[in-house]
Amino acid sequence: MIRSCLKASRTFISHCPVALSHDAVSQPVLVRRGLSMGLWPFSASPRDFSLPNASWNAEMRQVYDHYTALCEVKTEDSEETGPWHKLPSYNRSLKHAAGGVYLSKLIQSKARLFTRNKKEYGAAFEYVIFMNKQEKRCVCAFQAGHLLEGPPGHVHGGAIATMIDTVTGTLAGYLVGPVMTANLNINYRSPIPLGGVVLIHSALDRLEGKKIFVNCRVTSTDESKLHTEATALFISVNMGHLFGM
Ligand SMILES: CCCCCCCCCCCCCC(=O)SCCNC(=O)CCNC(=O)[C@H](O)C(C)(C)COP(=O)(O)OP(=O)(O)OC[C@H]1O[C@@H](n2cnc3c(N)ncnc32)[C@H](O)[C@@H]1OP(=O)(O)O
Repeated sequence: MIRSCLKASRTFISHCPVALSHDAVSQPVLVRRGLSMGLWPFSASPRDFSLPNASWNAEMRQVYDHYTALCEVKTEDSEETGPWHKLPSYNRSLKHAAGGVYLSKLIQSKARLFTRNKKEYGAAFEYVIFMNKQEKRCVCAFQAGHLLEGPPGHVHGGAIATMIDTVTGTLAGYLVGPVMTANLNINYRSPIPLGGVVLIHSALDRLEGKKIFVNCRVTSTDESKLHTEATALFISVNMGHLFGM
């Protein structure tokens, strides 16, 4: 079933008159027929969960502004490329990948990305990832919401592990394509206060065939305090493996 759906989706993409981009996926018919979206009363744009919202505190905004200023800027006239690139973040990435809108209906249609499954702003995982492809590293600003409590007033170790897996996995996936976590080693050095903002730094250590070794450090935003250290191993997989085939 899934195999034939993947095939159908590939066929669909190859016959599609426009490349399926985020916009094209979310607004396919109207965009292809050249109609103005201004007349359409419904917004079909996917929500980018990594954009600033009212729950972000000043420190989170400050980090966001700092890295945004270092990002590539493209205008109609010129293209200035900064070393950093802000990644968008959706609650079902499959839906917004080329042809994935159909797959996302067939495969666990109610599934949502673990870290993006709360609609309430600020309750759980608020984060944004900035990628530096040249240096094969990324930085994530993470503000931990009140639903992530472990020890009283502090962030649950499992929530920290989730964010480390997410950030290191995003880096590995960005650099080499689809991956799965094979191993995660974490040392918790000092607790993270709930509501606080930390930076999650991740960098590629080395590539060995299908194996991607990545390191990670969770620090205060001024980097003076180390909260957590980790190493992770990811394995390159084909799309079939991701879908359990
Ligand atoms: C595209 C969607 C984008 C989404 C964006 C949202 C961002 C969110 C990001 C969230 C990210 C969240 C991500 C998640 O949460 S992923 C979910 C959690 N992870 C899993 O469920 C993975 C389950 N395991 C497997 O599927 C397989 O075992 C994998 C794929 C990992 C390996 O497969 P397989 O077993 O068939 O491997 P191989 O035989 O080809 O071996 C290859 C090499 O690897 C070495 N090896 C293997 N395992 C280990 C190990 N444990 N320690 C040390 N080494 C290991 C092995 O010795 C060999 O080495 P060598 O002999 O070549 O030297």
